[in-house]
Amino acid sequence: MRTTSLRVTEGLAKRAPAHGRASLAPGDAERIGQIASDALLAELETWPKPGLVSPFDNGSHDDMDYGTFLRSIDVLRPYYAQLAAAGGAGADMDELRRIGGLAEDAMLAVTGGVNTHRGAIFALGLLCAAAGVARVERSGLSAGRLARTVAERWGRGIMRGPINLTSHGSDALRRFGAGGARAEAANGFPHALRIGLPALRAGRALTGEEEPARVHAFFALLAAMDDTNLLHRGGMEGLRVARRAASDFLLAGGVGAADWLSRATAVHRRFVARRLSPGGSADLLAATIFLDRLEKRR
Ligand SMILES: CC(C)(COP(=O)(O)OP(=O)(O)OC[C@H]1O[C@@H](n2cnc3c(N)ncnc32)[C@H](O)[C@@H]1O)[C@@H](O)C(=O)NCCC(=O)NCCS
Ligand SMILES: Nc1ncnc2c1ncn2[C@@H]1O[C@H](COP(=O)(O)OP(=O)(O)OP(=O)(O)O)[C@@H](O)[C@H]1O
Repeated sequence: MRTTSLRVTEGLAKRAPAHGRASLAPGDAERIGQIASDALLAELETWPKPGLVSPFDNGSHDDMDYGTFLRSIDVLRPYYAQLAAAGGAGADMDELRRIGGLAEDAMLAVTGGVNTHRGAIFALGLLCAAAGVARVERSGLSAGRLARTVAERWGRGIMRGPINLTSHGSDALRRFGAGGARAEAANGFPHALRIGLPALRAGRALTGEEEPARVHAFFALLAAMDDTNLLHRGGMEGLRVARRAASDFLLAGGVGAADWLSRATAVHRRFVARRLSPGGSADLLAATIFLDRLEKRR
């Protein structure tokens, strides 16, 4: 793993001057990459997240487990750093897509071809690139600014494509009109900003603890999003059932209720019984955690 990290970072150092612009201070890109992969780890370890993989079980998945996700997180760290450096060097969407593609190849190589983090490479990768821009411009690392940077700099490039016409996401767009990961990023991550972050902070205020706060944020995102993974596995009915279960959990007080853990675990079992898996909500939980942690470092 260490060899891979070094190789990718060396590539980064060689490529940065090609953009002909000021670059990040030494270590900045690596720090941003570390925060991104830590956010993925925090998402993975959060329990319960209905239908998803965690240290306790594989949720609704039989082709991946906790170990598969750990390997994927480890291999992605230097690519996130590379995306931060590219953002700081003024990269356009084509360049970010190129690095994102290499990250996907590296993920597939360590997972035996299983898609663990495709959406997370995209969402967190763009936010890392925006953090790179913010460091070079010394404009601060507020969540709102980073999300706006993604929309303003790369929003058009994201929507213009190229688009994989055979992906589950494009199938969800054709069948249900759901914009999925692309629309969320191009619009400046409205769910992470307006739902995930406030819910994370509300969960903290309710419990004084980090893991329940992340569970609270996860359920809030699940209740509000059109998660194309849910649409793919369960159609419109699957999405409706999942969102309803999440809003019922929140209406009962979320993690502020004394029995929150058994309620959330019961929702997890119901999702597993129906093979539902809200992977998009997991990605936006990771994006929320990343934005929250970066903002604290301002
Ligand atoms: C845009 C991406 C996510 C592909 O999207 P598409 O919808 O076609 O594919 P797919 O069905 O695999 O969905 C991708 C993932 O998005 C996540 N997701 C689902 N719904 C949502 C949502 N509402 N909001 C955010 N993320 C979501 C899920 O994790 C899902 O697995 C991306 O993988 C891509 O285009 N990659 C190419 C490389 C690239 O552009 N990288 C960007 C540089 S960082
Ligand atoms: N902790 C997690 N557990 C499970 N999935 C997660 C987790 N975190 C993120 N995800 C996301 O969920 C997606 C995987 O879901 P899924 O297996 O439904 O997708 P798929 O492989 O494209 O389709 P399928 O397996 O239904 O044919 C990944 O893209 C990943 O981004």
